[in-house]
Amino acid sequence: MSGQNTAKGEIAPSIDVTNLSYAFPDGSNGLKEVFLHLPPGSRTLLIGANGAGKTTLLRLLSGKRMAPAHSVSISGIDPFKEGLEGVTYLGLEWVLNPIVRTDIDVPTLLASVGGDFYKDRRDMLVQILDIDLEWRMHAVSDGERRRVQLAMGLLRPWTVLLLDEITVDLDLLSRSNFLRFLMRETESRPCTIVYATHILDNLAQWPTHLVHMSLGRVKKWGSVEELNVKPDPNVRVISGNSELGELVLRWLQEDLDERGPRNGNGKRSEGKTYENLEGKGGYGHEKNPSK
Ligand SMILES: Nc1ncnc2c1ncn2[C@@H]1O[C@H](COP(=O)(O)OP(=O)(O)OP(=O)(O)O)[C@@H](O)[C@H]1O
Repeated sequence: MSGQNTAKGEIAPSIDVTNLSYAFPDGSNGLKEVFLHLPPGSRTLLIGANGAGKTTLLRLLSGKRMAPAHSVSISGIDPFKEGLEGVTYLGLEWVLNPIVRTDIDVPTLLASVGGDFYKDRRDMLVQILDIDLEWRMHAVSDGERRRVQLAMGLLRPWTVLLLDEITVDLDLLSRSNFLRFLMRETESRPCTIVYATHILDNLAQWPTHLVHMSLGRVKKWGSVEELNVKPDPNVRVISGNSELGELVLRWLQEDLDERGPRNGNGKRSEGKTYENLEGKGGYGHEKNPSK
């Protein structure tokens, strides 16, 4: 993590989470007793099955949802109370912003987020993300649109980047270049990244830390060295995945085994079947339309 300190003596932010529990407004459990310490300059992958709580955690870290007092701190500051200047969260709402579907050109869009001020970063991002400055945004492909969005989102020199899987539309080479760019960022200036993803292509050497989430809890976390990302000799490798990929497959399988099927007789399934839901008035169709 060579970028954690710079010549100017600036230190990259650390991210600390202390006994964070969170319930959604409807009362359902979002997160339960989460503890984490992600050091300055780290690149963390958030790993977990659909619904594990990754987005919930990222939104709490970004200050978009209010965490209980003293449970989230970024370089000692509560992001919800003090609104950290350098925290960038790129997630679903950001992806769905309608402006990037209108008949507008790329230079205007980039200028609207500070492109004329950060000219060097703008030009670098245009080159790395292979953006054509003549594109008009109503007439580009999904992946091309996403590349422009990424350039917009990354343009200001953030110090904490929270990424909620937003690279699904990128082709393999664009994603690889993008990940390499993020790695260089943490190595060349003081910044810290947390990235929730299901896609592990090109990520084998990328993370410094892993966080394994399941059912709103953090099951394991630590540096890749501590977590010893090595093949398990008892597991027959059939996927052709990297060691990281194999570890994640094992984690997700363990989670599924512990949880049981959602609508079967597993511990957590709470007997959710079509018949039960129908009995609770969960479906609108008539039971016996002839009566
Ligand atoms: N606003 C909400 N109100 C109630 N429950 C919610 C709300 N948002 C999410 N949940 C539930 O919280 C759990 C965690 O959701 P979250 O979006 O954090 O998961 P995730 O790990 O990001 O999943 P994915 O990989 O599918 O993006 C899920 O079971 C989801 O149904």
